[in-house]
Amino acid sequence: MHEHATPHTVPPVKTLQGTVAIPGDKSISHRSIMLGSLATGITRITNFLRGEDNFATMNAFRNMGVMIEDSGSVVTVHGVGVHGLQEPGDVLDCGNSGTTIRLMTGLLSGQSFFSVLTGDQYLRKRPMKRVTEPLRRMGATIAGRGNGTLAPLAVSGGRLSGITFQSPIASAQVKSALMLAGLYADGATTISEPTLSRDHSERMFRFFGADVETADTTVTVRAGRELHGQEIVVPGDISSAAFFLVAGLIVPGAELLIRNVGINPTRTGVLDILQQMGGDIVLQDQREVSGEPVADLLVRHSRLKGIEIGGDVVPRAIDEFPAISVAAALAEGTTVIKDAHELRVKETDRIAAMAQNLRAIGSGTIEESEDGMSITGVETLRGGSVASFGDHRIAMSLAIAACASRNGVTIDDVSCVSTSFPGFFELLAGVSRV
Ligand SMILES: O=C(O)C1=C[C@@H](OP(=O)(O)O)[C@@H](O)[C@H](O)C1
Ligand SMILES: C=C(OP(=O)(O)O)C(=O)O
Repeated sequence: MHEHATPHTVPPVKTLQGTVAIPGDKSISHRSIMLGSLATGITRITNFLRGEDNFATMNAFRNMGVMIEDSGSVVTVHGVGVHGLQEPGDVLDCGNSGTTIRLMTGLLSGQSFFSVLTGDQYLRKRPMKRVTEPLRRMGATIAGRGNGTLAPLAVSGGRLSGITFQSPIASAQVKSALMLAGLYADGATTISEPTLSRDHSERMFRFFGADVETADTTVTVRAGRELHGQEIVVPGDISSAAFFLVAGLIVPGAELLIRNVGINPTRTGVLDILQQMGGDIVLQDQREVSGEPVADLLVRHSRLKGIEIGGDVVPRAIDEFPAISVAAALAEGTTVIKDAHELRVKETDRIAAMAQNLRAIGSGTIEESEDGMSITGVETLRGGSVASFGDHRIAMSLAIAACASRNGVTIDDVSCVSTSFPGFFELLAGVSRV
């Protein structure tokens, strides 16, 4: 997707002060386009994340005949109903977005037409069997490289039957793909996961009027109900807030108020982890918006200590580990991360990428394991040159490490940042005191 690398140097800062408004949640923005398209009537979305991943989802639905207007501040989806999508005339390009391709594979499995999904060089390396295998069990016909384990994927939709699926991994993308297929299946589609992954699909299915039942880590969807267009206000993305949380903790004298952050309990692992490390983070003005809890987060520079991280908190913080590893690199003692094998199959191998980059900027000892890493903290990071590996979360994590470094950090390519956080560098510069 990004043919030209954009290198960028982030200088050290004296401190960080001020207020940051976080852009909309990526997961919720994807789902609002999807369910808005499948509803009857109009869905109006405010604070939609204007990231490339979400535009990939928007374009896919436009290519299936859905009229979607974008005024810049409000996205208006003219829903076509559960059975109203049309065959796309071309390949659907999901760009860098795992959420788009996996959820769409589920949705397209239930359509009575042919479609092909692909993405950029990173997405075409990510595992797809986790969705294609259970969808085939529901009756879907899916072809693809490596017998349907890698994109491009070709889906010949058709009649589906509900299944009971025990997912071996806690993955909201797997769960949501099957939930969307369940809207077209005969009988009930039930998905259980080892621990609860983000539940935005469950909440939004319910919000639009779908037949969905939840109990612990199990969700059941049944077809047959009409979905109704809604007004959606997307909360700020806690995964984006995480960079400012860690920056606020590691930069001496820092104090940041991060406004309008979604604090859905299936997403707040990063708060639990950083607070356990000794981080001073206070939740203010807790409220509910479009069925999702929201708060403002006040973060102040703190002395951090190393901790052990594993188990149920891992899926609740899965995208925040690159940022958490920066906090660990500046904490007293050793932080051990385990049960996080999923980090190896994101936009890049996030364990290997952070280990290499933290070493390159002068961290303490780092040891990789199959499902995590251990990081021994240092007083200050030196800085230096690092590689983003085309992964937005790696690029932004190193940008905040730079703020607390002696010499600054040069990142080889930051074009990937616009997949999830357009305006990140401007927001960071806005609160930086140099
Ligand atoms: O469903 C979603 O919106 C997402 C689920 C997670 O992926 P997995 O389901 O692969 O854990 C997460 O990493 C991704 O950024 C967004
Ligand atoms: C893993 C991520 O997203 P996706 O799987 O949608 O590409 C992410 O945003 O960190």
